[in-house]
Amino acid sequence: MRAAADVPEYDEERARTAVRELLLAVGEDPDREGLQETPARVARAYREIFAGLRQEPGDVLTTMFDLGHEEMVLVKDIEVYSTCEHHLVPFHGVAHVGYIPNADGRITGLSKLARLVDVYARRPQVQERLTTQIADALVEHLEPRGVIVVVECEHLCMSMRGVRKPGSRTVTSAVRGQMRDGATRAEAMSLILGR
Ligand SMILES: Nc1nc2c(ncn2[C@@H]2O[C@H](COP(=O)(O)OP(=O)(O)OP(=O)(O)O)[C@@H](O)[C@H]2O)c(=O)[nH]1
Ligand SMILES: [Zn+2]
Repeated sequence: MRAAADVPEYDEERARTAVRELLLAVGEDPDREGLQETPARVARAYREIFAGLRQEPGDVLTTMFDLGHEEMVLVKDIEVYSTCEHHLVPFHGVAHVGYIPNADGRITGLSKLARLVDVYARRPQVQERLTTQIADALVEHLEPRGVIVVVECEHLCMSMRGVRKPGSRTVTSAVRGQMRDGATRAEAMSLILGR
């Protein structure tokens, strides 16, 4: 995995050319009226969809407070839009991100947890890696006592093509530190499941 600093600048012209080629390959006429602007549009959209390649978790985990709060913090139902690296079609769903601050009570802004999800979702991804990267970034930057990340997504590569099983959801989790302890993990899971 390349570090953000080593990722070359986004090449919009190259993306435009590639999309035009793809349209030709599937048998479309990229010069017909409805498609003339499509390579440029897709190239702009891909800049946004893959913007996370040029971001590091440290870019978003900027705000830290010492509130002395040492109990669990959990943000549920963070919407996830990512792109399956096997088929380049979306997978989407929600992420639940929780942590137990360290003894200093060092916490971050709630929105930063959602921004962190986006840093890793806006890359060609697999759900397992997305899940562990979020957890490991929190461990590195917050040095918390524990972390839990649960991601639930529908993969369009399983719905709109291939095995064609719309509605199936894949659930992945990454649990670190004290969040692995039975009672703590059970508390986090009951908060995530809303019971
Ligand atoms: N583990 C994992 N697999 C994924 C993810 N996204 C897509 N896949 C799977 O990646 C696999 C790629 O399998 P291949 O056999 O190489 O590709 P394929 O012929 O298009 O496979 P089908 O989707 O079964 O038609 C498929 O089983 C997908 O369901 C993901 O996030 N995690
Ligand atoms: Zn796929």
